[in-house]
Amino acid sequence: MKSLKDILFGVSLTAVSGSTSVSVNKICFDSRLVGAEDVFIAIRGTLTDGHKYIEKAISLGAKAIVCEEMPDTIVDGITYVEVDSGNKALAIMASNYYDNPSKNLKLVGITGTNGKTTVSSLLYQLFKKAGFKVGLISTIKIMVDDKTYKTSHTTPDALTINEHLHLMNIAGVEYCFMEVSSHGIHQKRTEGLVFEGAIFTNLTHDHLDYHKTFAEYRDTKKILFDNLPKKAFALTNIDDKNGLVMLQNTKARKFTYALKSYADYRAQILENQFNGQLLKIDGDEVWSKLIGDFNAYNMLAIYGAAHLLGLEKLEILRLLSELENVDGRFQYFISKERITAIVDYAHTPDALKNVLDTINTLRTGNENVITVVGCGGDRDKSKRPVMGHIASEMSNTAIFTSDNPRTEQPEVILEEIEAGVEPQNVRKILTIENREQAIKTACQLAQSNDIILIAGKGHETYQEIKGVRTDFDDYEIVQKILMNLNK
Ligand SMILES: CC(=O)N[C@H]1[C@@H](OP(=O)(O)OP(=O)(O)OC[C@H]2O[C@@H](n3ccc(=O)[nH]c3=O)[C@H](O)[C@@H]2O)O[C@H](CO)[C@@H](O)[C@@H]1O[C@H](C)C(=O)N[C@@H](C)C(=O)N[C@H](CCC(=O)O)C(=O)O
Ligand SMILES: Nc1ncnc2c1ncn2[C@@H]1O[C@H](COP(=O)(O)OP(=O)(O)OP(=O)(O)O)[C@@H](O)[C@H]1O
Repeated sequence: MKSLKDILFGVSLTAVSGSTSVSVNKICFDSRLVGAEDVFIAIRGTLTDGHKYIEKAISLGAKAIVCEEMPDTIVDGITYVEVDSGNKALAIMASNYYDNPSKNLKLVGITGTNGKTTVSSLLYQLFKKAGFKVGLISTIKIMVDDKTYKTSHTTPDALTINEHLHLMNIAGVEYCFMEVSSHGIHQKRTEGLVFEGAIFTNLTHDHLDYHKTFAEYRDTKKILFDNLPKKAFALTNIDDKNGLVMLQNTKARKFTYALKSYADYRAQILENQFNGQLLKIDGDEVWSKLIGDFNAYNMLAIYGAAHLLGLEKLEILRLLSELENVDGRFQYFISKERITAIVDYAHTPDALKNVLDTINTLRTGNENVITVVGCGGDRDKSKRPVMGHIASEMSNTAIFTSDNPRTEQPEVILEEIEAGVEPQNVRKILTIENREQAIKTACQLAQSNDIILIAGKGHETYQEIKGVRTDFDDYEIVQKILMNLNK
């Protein structure tokens, strides 16, 4: 049990009814999970309003309620606390409840449209290899040093974040690398966390269903930098036109990285091959197993961050060359017929273009590129025709298929993707709704030396259709089909 007064420390209260000098069991923001003596926080969400469930929470045993508006009926013996923002209160209370765990380790936030998982996962790998106890909060998984936890978000809710940071404290973790999504910032999931540094990778088209305008999306990302403390570092990619915008109002120490512009950390790509690339970072050559210009940026961000966190430059370079690719990011398989299948999580126009650019620069002859791609349902619709355009323009054949249609009609999503195809590319496209069938067709069409790109789902091991998730793993499926192919 914890004192409600202590948990509320730092939360700005606009009204109180009842006593805050009570003890509560745990914090809950979903009435369905409330237990005896909990404090329930009512959050105004995108689908419903937590204020509707206050009575339900009390009937299940809640002893205290935190809300943005006092309910009409006040129940005797229950403490009600009114706050400006339920989301902000949740984050500060979660941090207090777990004894402010972000203060006991070095927390680095990574934000940007693409590259968050790659940069955070590789920083985790690098610091592990350097001998530290490390934590990771990413789209793929949460790691408390060597222990893996499942996750359903890029940036989880504030309770989940602080609970895992607390576990990291117990395990003696010194550094934690955490993806910070724009949804996470907007919903204040990271409010109250003490960051040692923040990294900005890039900003392109995504999530315009949620943020409405690109400026709003950019300004949301910028909040991570605006809120950094003075002693923290802010490291941004200034080849991206928003790299300097992120630094505009921060109090933190400012650092930049770039391949093209003048910056604190600079790199050059000397050689690019299928199995790796040779980079020159700060004057020294280093071999990276991860290929493509975008990974040169990722390696440079990792180099800069590791240096700012105190590692020696030469040690960082040695460790960079040992880093392994992240699951579902340019993960490839070469069949006995020498057909190459690449599974990549590219699910934004920019990421798709980058991966196809990389594949095209690696082509040595007249091998064909066959792209299998779709777009998720219930998410930013405006990127669908753009991705249709890129896939059909940059591949010899583009097969449009389902990604995770979620609750949308798959055929409607496919029509929206097709709408971006220019008349001269129409003959290059096929539409096959069933993803396994689409992958199979790509394998049947491919000849020796051809390259198949399966984009959009990367590491995911399920497909969500009409709200139901079934097992589905792009890499496993393409590998099986190619191994059983009789050409
Ligand atoms: C749009 C969005 O981000 N929604 C998130 C939000 O839920 P919401 O606002 O829809 O909540 P709601 O369903 O309206 O409910 C409002 C409140 O009432 C409560 N409630 C509801 C029903 C009930 O019976 N009782 C009850 O108390 C809910 O627990 C909630 O506190 O808050 C929830 C709790 O933190 C999140 O799980 C949920 O993420 C949904 C599932 C989601 O899909 N989010 C995605 C878009 C997301 O966050 N993605 C980003 C970025 C990924 C990327 O970069 O690609 C991420 O960080 O993962
Ligand atoms: N620095 C980068 N710039 C542009 N594209 C990148 C970069 N790094 C990775 N990508 C591409 O974007 C895809 C997604 O990469 P990654 O998972 O690291 O991004 P993310 O920001 O974590 O995305 P999400 O938040 O949706 O999980 C990769 O599979 C690759 O195609």
